[in-house]
Amino acid sequence: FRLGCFQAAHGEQIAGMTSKSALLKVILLGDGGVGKSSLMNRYVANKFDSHLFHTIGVEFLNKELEVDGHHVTLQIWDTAGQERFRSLRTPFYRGSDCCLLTFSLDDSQSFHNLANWKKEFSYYADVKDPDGFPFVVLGNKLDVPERQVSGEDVRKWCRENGGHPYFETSAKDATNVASAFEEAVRRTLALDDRADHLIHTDTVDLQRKTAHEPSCC
Ligand SMILES: Nc1nc2c(ncn2[C@@H]2O[C@H](COP(=O)(O)OP(=O)(O)OP(=O)(O)O)[C@@H](O)[C@H]2O)c(=O)[nH]1
Ligand SMILES: [Mg+2]
Repeated sequence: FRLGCFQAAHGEQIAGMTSKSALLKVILLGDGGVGKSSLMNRYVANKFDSHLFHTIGVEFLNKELEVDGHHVTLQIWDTAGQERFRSLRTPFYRGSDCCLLTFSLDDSQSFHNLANWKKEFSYYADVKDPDGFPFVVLGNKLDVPERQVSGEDVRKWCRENGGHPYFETSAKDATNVASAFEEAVRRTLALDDRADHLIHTDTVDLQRKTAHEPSCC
C-alpha cells in the first residue's frame, strides 16, 4: 500500500537528487456533509462555499508545500461520504500514504462512524497494521455553536485506537486546516525515513551480490 512512496524515494536515489521531493497521497474520508470537500478547498484554494454539493465518487487536487525543510507535493483525494457512493470511492484507497478521518463536531453520529471509516479504508487499501498507519483525525465545523462531540471523547478514542493525532478545524474560518494537513505530511515523512533506510539496505545488498558475480549486463 506504500508502493507509490517507495518508488518516489527510490527514484530520488537513482536520479541522485540532493534535495528531497516526494509525492504524497493523502485521502479524506468521513460521512457525507462533514466538510471534506470544504477542507480541501480551503487548504488548496483558500475558498469556502456555504452551499457545496455532495461529492460523487472522488476528486483530487495537488498542493506543494514545505514541512521541516522537506519539499512535498501533496495529492489530496476527496471522496464521497454518502453510503450510496461506496463502490465509487473504495477503488481509490490503494496507494494512500496517509488518511484523514473526518467527522463534524455538530454531528455525534459522524464521530461514532470513524471506526467504520478506518475499517473500510484498511480493508480496501490493504493496510496490514491499521494502528501503525498514519491516520489523522479531524473534527470539523468548530465554528458551529451546536456542538455534540467533546474533545475529551475524541482524544480518548484516538488514544485507544492507535494514538492518532486530533485536530479541531473549521473550513469556514480556516482554523487549524493547514496545521492538520502539515501534521499528516509530518507523520508520513516520519514513516518514509524508515522506508528510505530499508531501500538503502536493499541497495547495499544488491551491490554486494553483483560484486561477487560475473557481470552480464
Ligand atoms: N459552518 C461550517 N460549515 C461547513 C464547514 N465545512 C463545511 N461546511 C458546510 O457543510 C456542508 C457540507 O460540506 P462538504 O464539504 O460538501 O461536505 P463533504 O464531507 O464533502 O460531503 P460529501 O461530499 O457528501 O461526502 C456545506 O454546506 C459546507 O458549506 C465548517 O467548517 N463550518
Ligand atoms: Mg464532498
